[in-house]
Amino acid sequence: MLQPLRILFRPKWMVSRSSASYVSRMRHLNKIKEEDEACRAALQSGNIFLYHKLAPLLRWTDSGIYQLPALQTKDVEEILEKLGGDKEMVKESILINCTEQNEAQFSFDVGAIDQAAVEEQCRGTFVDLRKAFFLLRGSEAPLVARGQALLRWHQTNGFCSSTGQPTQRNQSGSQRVCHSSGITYYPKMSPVVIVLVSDGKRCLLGRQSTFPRGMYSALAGFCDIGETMEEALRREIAEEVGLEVESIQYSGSQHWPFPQSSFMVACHATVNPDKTHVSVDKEELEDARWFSLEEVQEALTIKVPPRNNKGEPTVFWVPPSYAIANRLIQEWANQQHLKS
Ligand SMILES: NC(=O)c1ccc[n+]([C@@H]2O[C@H](COP(=O)([O-])OP(=O)(O)OC[C@H]3O[C@@H](n4cnc5c(N)ncnc54)[C@H](O)[C@@H]3O)[C@@H](O)[C@H]2O)c1
Ligand SMILES: [Mg+2]
Repeated sequence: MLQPLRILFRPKWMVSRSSASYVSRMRHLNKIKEEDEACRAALQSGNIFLYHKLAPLLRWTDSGIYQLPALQTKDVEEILEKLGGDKEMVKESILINCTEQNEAQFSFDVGAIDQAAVEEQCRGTFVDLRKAFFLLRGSEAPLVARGQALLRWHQTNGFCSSTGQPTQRNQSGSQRVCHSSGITYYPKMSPVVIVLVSDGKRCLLGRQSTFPRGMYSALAGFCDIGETMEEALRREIAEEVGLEVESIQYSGSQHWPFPQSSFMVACHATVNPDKTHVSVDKEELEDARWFSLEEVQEALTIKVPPRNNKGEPTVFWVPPSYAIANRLIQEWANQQHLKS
């Protein structure tokens, strides 16, 4: 019998902020998302994160870490004019979020403007998002991913799929409308389940042939239309490794920008310890196997895997801490410790 969902942890945001300030912030954010005039006003005093061909601008700081520089709107206008662009382009910025001080945060892609010239003006570097995820700390990584996901969605949804006519965005960028058909389009994420299967003593990890060498992760799969998350999870595990899941526990979720926006729902699951034979679907996975607590602990300590002279990792390692797979593996290892 599948167990009902159970929240295993209380995220910080559930406990650390006073509800009044959180409520007023969310209402403010909703207003600027929905009302064009309010959004234009918020842009005047807001923060802008720059991208070039969807690569975010990062800045190396005196304290020895990379940061996501937040530019003021007037600074971006000045840079655009200086580099031969039109300062009105800044109005194409997309609303991402707002700070605890209620300052709106936007993402803006500099498009055809010379990359090196913008980097020089901003004292920063445009970095591929996968690398930026590694370099940024705390809440900056999900923020930069969200900004990129929204920019990408606008860049690829310029036309109505029903009429072929151009779609028009609202000021915040929370939607696009085809005025010919009346259809409103909203940014999309594909739901994905990611699951760490355990037989009580070991956990099951798999790898696709496209993963970097030696890296194994929790198993994942896209939900089919009409499926519940539990159904998708049971189906994916049956399809990919031929096992039947007995219980499921919800752990957390994450927006995952690669290669397109997915909404990752992360769970722990168990199988009957007498029914652990793995039969890998080789179309989906290169390998999947059971790992002991000792092997997993060792892998969790590896931040950057050692590499051979071809630059390939030489050991078993797991996804980095920004991936929710890492959190599932860490949680499993902690639970095994508590049991022993
Ligand atoms: N954040 C993490 O920790 C983490 C870890 C592992 C995987 N992931 C992500 O999970 C996602 C799904 O994992 P998977 O590749 O094993 O899925 P999967 O097992 O469902 O296999 C992928 C295949 O599903 C099909 N598919 C069905 N719906 C799709 C859709 N909406 N978009 C793309 N393909 C679709 C395609 O044929 C594709 O080749 C991947 O995007 C991967 O990047 C994230
Ligand atoms: Mg899969």
